[in-house]
Amino acid sequence: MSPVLETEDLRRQFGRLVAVDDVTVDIHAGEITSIIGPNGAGKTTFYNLLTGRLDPTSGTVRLRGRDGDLIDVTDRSANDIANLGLSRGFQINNLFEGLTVLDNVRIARITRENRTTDITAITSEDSELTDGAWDVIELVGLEDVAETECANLSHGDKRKVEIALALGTDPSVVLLDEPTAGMNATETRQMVQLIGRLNDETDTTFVVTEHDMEVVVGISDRILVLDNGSLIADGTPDEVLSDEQVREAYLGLEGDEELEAGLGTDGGDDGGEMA
Ligand SMILES: Nc1ncnc2c1ncn2[C@@H]1O[C@H](COP(=O)(O)OP(=O)(O)OP(=O)(O)O)[C@@H](O)[C@H]1O
Repeated sequence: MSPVLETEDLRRQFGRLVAVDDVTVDIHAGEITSIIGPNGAGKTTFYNLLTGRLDPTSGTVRLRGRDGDLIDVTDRSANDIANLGLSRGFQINNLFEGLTVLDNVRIARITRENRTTDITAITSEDSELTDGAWDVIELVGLEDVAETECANLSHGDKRKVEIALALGTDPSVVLLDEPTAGMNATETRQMVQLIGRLNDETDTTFVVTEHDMEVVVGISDRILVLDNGSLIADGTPDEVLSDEQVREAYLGLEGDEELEAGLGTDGGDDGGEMA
């Protein structure tokens, strides 16, 4: 399986605290990879290193560019890395609440075309821009609320818009931060199905952090486990969840105890959370 994103001995210290400790990993093209670990394990710091929001203390990040070559992006800016095809799910608080879903996605398309100074295009009759935005809206299943102002959307639909904005930039890799956080059981199930469908129907590779273990198991081709900044496990859900170190460190299980005891049963805020 070819890597679309890889790190080599990636390290980030804050003073003497090692938040990410020489992590070497490759993310396979077309897969859904979850990164899990308890609070403070280094997940956010790792994401910030991948997206160029933080500089590493040492080590390397490489991203497969649109021309197929692996590019060293370690010292590139966050904008450069986004333009090369790595998109981080926009956070809900980054939505333009007073604009419709369609206009928000049109803005994402504008940034994709590197027309960030051409924000006036949002009020124009640019049919190519609008058609591209509609394609994304249909892909994510937001047609019914396309003309709704984001402020009036349900929490679940706002999280879908975040994904639509990320996809709007035509990325090769999308990083999602806890895509089911704050969702009820029905919304959680729909989000898991949506990410799986998007992964099937597009070439997009997804990297997801998630605390809900039922979601992680349901969604992932592969799971990476961070603990104190170190990568302690890397494998399929079955492999990772039967790993003694993972079971003891996070699931609080020993020996033959049932795996299900460490998993949530309703996708909600229960014992299935890692942290
Ligand atoms: N800017 C910073 N300055 C100092 N220490 C930091 C900074 N950012 C993170 N840390 C520390 O680095 C470690 C890893 O934090 P990080 O936020 O990456 O973990 P996390 O796995 O994302 O945790 P959570 O699940 O709670 O979001 C923690 O000990 C944290 O306190």
